[in-house]
Amino acid sequence: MTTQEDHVPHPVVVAVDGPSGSGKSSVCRRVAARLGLAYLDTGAMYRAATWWCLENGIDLDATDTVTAAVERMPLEVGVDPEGPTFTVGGRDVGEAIRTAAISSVVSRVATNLDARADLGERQRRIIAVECSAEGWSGGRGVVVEGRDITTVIAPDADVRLLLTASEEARLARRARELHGDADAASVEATRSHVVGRDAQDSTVVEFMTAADGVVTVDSSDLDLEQTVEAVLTVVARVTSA
Ligand SMILES: Nc1ncnc2c1ncn2[C@@H]1O[C@H](COP(=O)(O)OP(=O)(O)O)[C@@H](O)[C@H]1O
Ligand SMILES: Nc1ccn([C@H]2C[C@H](O)[C@@H](COP(=O)(O)OP(=O)(O)O)O2)c(=O)n1
Repeated sequence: MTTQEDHVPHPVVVAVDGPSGSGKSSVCRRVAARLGLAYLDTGAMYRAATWWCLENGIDLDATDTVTAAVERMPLEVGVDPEGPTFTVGGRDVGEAIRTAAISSVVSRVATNLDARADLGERQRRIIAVECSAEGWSGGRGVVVEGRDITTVIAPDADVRLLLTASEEARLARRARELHGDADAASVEATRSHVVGRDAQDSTVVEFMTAADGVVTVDSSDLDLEQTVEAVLTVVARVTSA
């Protein structure tokens, strides 16, 4: 694999937002690996927080109890793009946080503003560490993806990107991922996971349109590798400007 790390000034922070199924996780992991940067999946932190609340028998409608639980969650995040890890109290939750049971309720934690503040602080700390010699990346920097990274968490990031794709493309991708194909029944079965969750999440953060200074990459008609190349092109252009 070609590495392009020597062409980008360091430390560098690449912030990427976008709706469900736009390709953030798969594209950002590859971009981070190609650039020798750390990779932070903030959606997985919301998933871990949701897992932790359920594990502790907490009613997700009890907003203050959820906030208190999230604040004491012993989460550790591994930022190697070749194998990101999420550990809560020493337990590897990498698989547990991807279940349909978590996907269907994660928005209830993600729309809790105090829980967002706590997770946001943790995200800022990870970004700061990755821009220092103590970080996994040795100070090279980090690719961070989520819903509010370009606007709230790292509005001063060197590169700010909105990764979009048509609703049709996003539904087809998720249907293939969850059901193995993208026929009409699979797409319908996927709709609430994609469109419904985005509608819920959009009540607290804006990730469907690019904020000022944020570059949009539309992946509707691109395959994964083409999307990675498109993002790398933006990173190279913005950091050399
Ligand atoms: N440009 C693309 N073309 C085709 N499939 C893609 C593309 N980007 C991502 N995918 C696939 O779509 C699915 C959803 O992508 P994912 O990275 O999980 O999106 P997000 O993190 O934005 O929700 C995955 O199965 C992924 O491999
Ligand atoms: N910075 C972020 C990241 C994710 N979220 C929310 C949005 C989603 O409902 C959950 C999980 O995010 P994730 O990126 O894993 O979602 P997908 O399944 O990839 O669509 O967290 C958020 O509100 N803010």
